[in-house]
Amino acid sequence: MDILRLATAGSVDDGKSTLIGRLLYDTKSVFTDQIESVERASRDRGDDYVNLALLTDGLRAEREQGITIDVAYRYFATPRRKFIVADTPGHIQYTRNMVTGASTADLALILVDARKGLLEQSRRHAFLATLLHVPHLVLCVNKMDLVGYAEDVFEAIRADFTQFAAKLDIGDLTVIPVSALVGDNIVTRSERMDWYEGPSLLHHLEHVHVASDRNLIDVRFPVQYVIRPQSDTHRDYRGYAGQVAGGVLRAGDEVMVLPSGFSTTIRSIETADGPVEEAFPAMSVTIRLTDEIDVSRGDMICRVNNAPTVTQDVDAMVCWMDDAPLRPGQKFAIKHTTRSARAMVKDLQYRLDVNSLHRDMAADHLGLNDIGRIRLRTTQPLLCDEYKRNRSTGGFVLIDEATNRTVGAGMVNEAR
Ligand SMILES: Nc1nc2c(ncn2[C@@H]2O[C@H](COP(=O)(O)OP(=O)(O)OP(=O)(O)O)[C@@H](O)[C@H]2O)c(=O)[nH]1
Repeated sequence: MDILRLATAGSVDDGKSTLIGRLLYDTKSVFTDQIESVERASRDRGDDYVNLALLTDGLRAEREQGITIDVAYRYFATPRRKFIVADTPGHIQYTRNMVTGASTADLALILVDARKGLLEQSRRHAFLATLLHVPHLVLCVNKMDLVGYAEDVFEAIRADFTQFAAKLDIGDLTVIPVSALVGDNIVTRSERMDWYEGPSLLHHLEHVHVASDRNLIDVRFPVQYVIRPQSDTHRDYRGYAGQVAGGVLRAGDEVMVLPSGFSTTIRSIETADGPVEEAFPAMSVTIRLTDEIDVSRGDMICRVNNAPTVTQDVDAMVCWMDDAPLRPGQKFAIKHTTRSARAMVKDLQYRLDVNSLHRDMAADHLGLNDIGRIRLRTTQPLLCDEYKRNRSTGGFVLIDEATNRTVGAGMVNEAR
């Protein structure tokens, strides 16, 4: 079945947990015992309604603290689609969690409180979603019940957002007035907002077209494992396992292996369920080649006339995720597709103010949650594409070698 990955974002108390709880509840994706325990917990807290946020804030510690603290994944399904929701918290210091949640999302759902309008956070989230090239963006103007379901309140927020969005490169934007608590325009269209003519949130999520968002043109297959069984019966077997990062691969296709540059043809494509005719993103397959050429982990199979850039110089946007700042001259481990290398920060070109989109060219470091443009020099060539062309082969992470922590998430701007 078709899967939609969505990432939610909003400021604290805009109602993300309630909205997700509502989706789970109304699509009957929760078990009766969970509902009963939420009803009990709501009564214990003195709430006079079923507190749907409790459903979402699954962890007891979170409930007690009252704020969501990490990316949590929720699953629900309707007869049309399966949904995986990355629920990211609204606190300002959690930009890195939003980056983590949204980097693989098909759709970003940004919530604003109708009473408060667009806050700095909403702009930041919209900007991050565009930076991460999330193909679809939905702005939910929540708590419409608290503004009397007024059209002008909604229209003002929509106009404000559309104006900001014009500065960004947003592929597809949908704005929906909702009340997560009451359930207006979440699963069914609300009768209390007859001025609104668009779809309910769930209808939009079920129908938004995502199949063509993946890059089906540039064949990219980063080799993750070389399979060579040692037993006598399989002595000649050699397969290359990995996940398709772009394009469509078929048996018989002429391909090239990078960085060696040797070309050959695909003999067969195998999966855990047997051989297949073709493989496309994000299938995990084993590819067998006609000729015995030397292929190792970290190599890339592509088409002869359509190769990624092989480079040790990378120009990228990076979202900094560590308390210790990034400064030019520092060295990190870099992970890019199935390749690992070391990288030195050659320079910091600018720090980006995510609210004004102003570029600070004088910046000498990036602090926690800052976003900036950097140049890296790697010890091994990377086989990369521009992030906007391919999120898999254009994305990387930087790791502090001393602590083994992921300190930055990068997106290749230009690979030369
Ligand atoms: N009246 C009204 N209240 C709402 C609505 N949606 C959420 N709320 C209330 O707003 C408060 C915050 O909602 P949450 O869902 O916990 O907010 P959140 O954005 O998930 O907050 P964090 O997870 O802590 O970041 C709760 O008291 C909700 O009951 C709505 O549509 N109408």
